[in-house]
Amino acid sequence: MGSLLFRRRLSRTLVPGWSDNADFSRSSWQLKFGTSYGVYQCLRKLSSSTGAKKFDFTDLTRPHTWYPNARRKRRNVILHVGPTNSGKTYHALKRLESSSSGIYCGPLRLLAWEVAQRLNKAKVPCDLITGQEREEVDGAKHRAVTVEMADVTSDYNCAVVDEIQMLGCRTRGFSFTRALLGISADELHLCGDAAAVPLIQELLKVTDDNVKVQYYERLSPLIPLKVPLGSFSNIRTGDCIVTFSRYEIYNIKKRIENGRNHLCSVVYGSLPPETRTRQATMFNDESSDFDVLVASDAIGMGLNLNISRIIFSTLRKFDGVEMRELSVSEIKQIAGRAGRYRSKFPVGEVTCLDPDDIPLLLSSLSSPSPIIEASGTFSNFDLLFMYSRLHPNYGIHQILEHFVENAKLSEKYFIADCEQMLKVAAVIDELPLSLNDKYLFTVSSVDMDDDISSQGLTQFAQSYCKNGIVRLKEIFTPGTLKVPKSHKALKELESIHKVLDLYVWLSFHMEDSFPDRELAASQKAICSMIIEEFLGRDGWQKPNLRKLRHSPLKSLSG
Ligand SMILES: Nc1ncnc2c1ncn2[C@@H]1O[C@H](COP(=O)(O)OP(=O)(O)OP(=O)(O)O)[C@@H](O)[C@H]1O
Repeated sequence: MGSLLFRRRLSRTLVPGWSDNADFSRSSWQLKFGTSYGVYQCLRKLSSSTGAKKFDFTDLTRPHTWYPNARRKRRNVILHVGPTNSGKTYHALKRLESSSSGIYCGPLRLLAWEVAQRLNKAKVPCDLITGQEREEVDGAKHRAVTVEMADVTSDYNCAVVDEIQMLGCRTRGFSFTRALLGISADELHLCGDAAAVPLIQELLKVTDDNVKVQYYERLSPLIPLKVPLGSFSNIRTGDCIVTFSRYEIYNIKKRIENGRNHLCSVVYGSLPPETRTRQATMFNDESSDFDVLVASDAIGMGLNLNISRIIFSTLRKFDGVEMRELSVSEIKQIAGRAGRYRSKFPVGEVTCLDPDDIPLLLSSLSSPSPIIEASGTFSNFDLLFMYSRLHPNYGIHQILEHFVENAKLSEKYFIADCEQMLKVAAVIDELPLSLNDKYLFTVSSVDMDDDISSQGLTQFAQSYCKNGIVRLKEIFTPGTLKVPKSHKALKELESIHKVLDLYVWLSFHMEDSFPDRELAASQKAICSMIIEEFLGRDGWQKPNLRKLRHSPLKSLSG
């Protein structure tokens, strides 16, 4: 019973942006909408008067005031800044480990897993909480979470926010800002790039915290090479080739493996996280035949890799909007993965495939990262809900759109890019759902640019609307899943994994309506297993189809 209650509490308080200052004991009305006491009082006054029209719910100029718990403390904020591989996180985690209670917030599930594992191994019980996992450990006073799950309602002795420079990220920056302003901790350790220091100092001027900056130097050398790789025949053990399209990753893997001297592990964003870790482990393992890595910028964070040399196959990437050159910080972050301190290759090297790219590589590595000018922000559910009361005929798409257009911000903030949310909202608005249900679907982990994922979300929402309960098996109709035979089919399997991941996410936030979490989790594991089956063999294009045809995953497709 205790753990059930705990889970229920997590479900509400940890929905990103949901009732950051909520006190759920006040009334059933609040429980329903998850709105804070102050906001509730305010709304009561406004609902009976003409005051609503005067109150500007789009005023986001004072986001630090949204977190009364954190504002009750004078926090000691320590900024650990420096290049990659300089021991910033190491020192912050040492403090976390020795604290009486604490929270680690990282940008990736892989990082949260790693920290939870590390603390538990050091006999510091630590829960793991991400959008898709809740692993509660008896007696834990520590938590390792993904930054979107940062808890701003509890008090901690120590908190760590990793990769804090991501507060400038146009899509996820607002979650880092929320952690920065909202976590109530005596000590708040922020690890990241020095480019974020002036902005953080500026943002924290109004919070009355003590801010200290600790600078770090790289622990092992990184040597930029003036000579390009030239040809794939010059590849050697420990090399990592970086490219930015999935197609190119497999193309390069094939070209290297055709030379018959090396086998390649691969790492890219749409691979399931556990597959990424296993590919990395295989590459790191000296006894494995997979001695070369072909990867996207997904290696930039979260994986411990024994890389000797980084080779950029290109310095341009498509960022979802346009084809552009990599930024100085992106080049430094990726290049910095070579030569990890105390690893098999303590001295790192970096070069390019194309001689024309060498000047940009060298100049980027010797430049400081440009200063980050502004931090992301976004409305929480409370404000959106009240805004919706002023516009009762609006769907969530219109509310979000109007909100973003009309939001008032102070100079050091920008409003988050909510393009993905708007895409979900456009689909969800077709259905007769309450605003809070719509909000949940809208902030879910779906990738709307992936056809299968967006189709999955639509089916989940339709089924929820019709039956109030979503059974996993009813969603996967025959033909949704096919035995992978090609590059395209492998991609489809990755998308199916994303849909299952979405189901698990929804099951944590709308527990009673998504009861098949365990089934979804086990199907996810099978999906990754089949993907690894492809990647683990010599020549990914020739899978052992006989073995795959008997995969239990077929049961999903009816
Ligand atoms: N004092 C130390 N003693 C032992 N190992 C250390 C020490 N400092 C750092 N390391 C190890 O060196 C590696 C790099 O450290 P860490 O991850 O803290 O660097 P970072 O600056 O946070 O890098 P990044 O920005 O790339 O995440 C890690 O494997 C870490 O465990």
